[in-house]
Amino acid sequence: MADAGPRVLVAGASGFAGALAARLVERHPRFVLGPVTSRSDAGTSLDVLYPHHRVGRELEVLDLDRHGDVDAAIVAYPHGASAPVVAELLGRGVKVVDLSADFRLRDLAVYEEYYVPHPHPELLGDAVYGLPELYRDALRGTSLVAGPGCYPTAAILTLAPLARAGLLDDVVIDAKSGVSGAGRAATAKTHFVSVDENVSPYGVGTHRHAPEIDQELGALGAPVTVTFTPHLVPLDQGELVSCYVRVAGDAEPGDIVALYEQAYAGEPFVELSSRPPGVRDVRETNVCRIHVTIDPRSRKVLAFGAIDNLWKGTSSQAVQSLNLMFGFGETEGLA
Ligand SMILES: NC(=O)C1=CN([C@@H]2O[C@H](COP(=O)(O)OP(=O)(O)OC[C@H]3O[C@@H](n4cnc5c(N)ncnc54)[C@H](OP(=O)(O)O)[C@@H]3O)[C@@H](O)[C@H]2O)C=CC1
Ligand SMILES: CC(=O)N[C@@H](CCC(=O)OP(=O)(O)O)C(=O)O
Repeated sequence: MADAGPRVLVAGASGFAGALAARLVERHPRFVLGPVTSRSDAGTSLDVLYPHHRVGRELEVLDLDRHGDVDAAIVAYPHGASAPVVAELLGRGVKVVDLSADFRLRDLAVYEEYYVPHPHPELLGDAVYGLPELYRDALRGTSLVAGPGCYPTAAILTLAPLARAGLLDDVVIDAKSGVSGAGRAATAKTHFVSVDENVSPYGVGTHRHAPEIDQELGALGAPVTVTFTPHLVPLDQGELVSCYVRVAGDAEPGDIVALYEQAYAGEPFVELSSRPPGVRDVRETNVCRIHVTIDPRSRKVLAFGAIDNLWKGTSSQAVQSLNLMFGFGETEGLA
């Protein structure tokens, strides 16, 4: 916990992602937690909403004339609601990490096909995709970070070495997420009775994370169109992607493992595992744990990646980006 240092506003701190971001900033050795905001829970302490985070700070309604005098902001609003406040913060010289999808897709037409009319398309070109393992240098110099989606974080890290080597031919991503990925408000699909003792696919053929994954894997190598099917599983936190990839040529398991070892050597938050990971292996960490092998029968590459959707999938990854934006050690506050 720092006494002096860049002050960080957390907007949308009553939500799952914003509350965790507030906790991570509050415990950070360099940043100072600034205002934490919410509309419906204003006047309530974060400690009441999320006792396990142990952040005794009262939520306030965002008023940039009172709260805008900060060095940075993490904006944890839903897509569409985020862009206007991000634009205003940038105009005041505040560095922003936006957790929504508003600045992730570089192609406006793709954003508007999957989301809503974009409130600030002129800012799309300014944003850096907040996956430090791919964009470390660009993150150091930017004022606007687009926090990746949780499924894209896991899928892109799990497939990036193959994409960069030009090996992706046909890609199937079977993904599973805990329910916190859907945010704090329960719906008919996410309340206990629907989720408990159940596993169900959703967004089949239509999920908005598919074009985000295509965009980032395509930027590393040849254009790709992945088949992506998420499933909701009865967990609170945790996400696993199981990827089945037909690769060009005839690779051996040792070659593929060597490719991953080379790609992720020295990465503080990517662990390669000799066994398939489970979500508990990475619970409440900023780590993506990956296992890769070749199916001896089909000759497909099988690659598995596990993250905690609220941590590496959102809030701790946002702090990793903030560290880079301010020139701090990338692992500070996250070890
Ligand atoms: N949960 C996850 O695993 C991940 C989430 N994200 C993204 O992070 C963002 C936050 O997600 P999450 O915390 O799960 O969502 P929640 O629904 O839990 O929280 C949303 C927050 O935004 C506020 N909010 C809601 N609507 C508006 C609005 N129209 N204008 C301003 N504030 C609003 C809410 O408080 P109030 O309504 O009281 O103001 C609340 O603080 C989203 O964009 C989400 O897509 C990204 C990756 C993973
Ligand atoms: C379990 C669940 O519902 N997960 C969310 C993804 C969470 C995430 O990364 O959301 P954004 O792209 O909206 O930021 C979903 O599938 O819509």
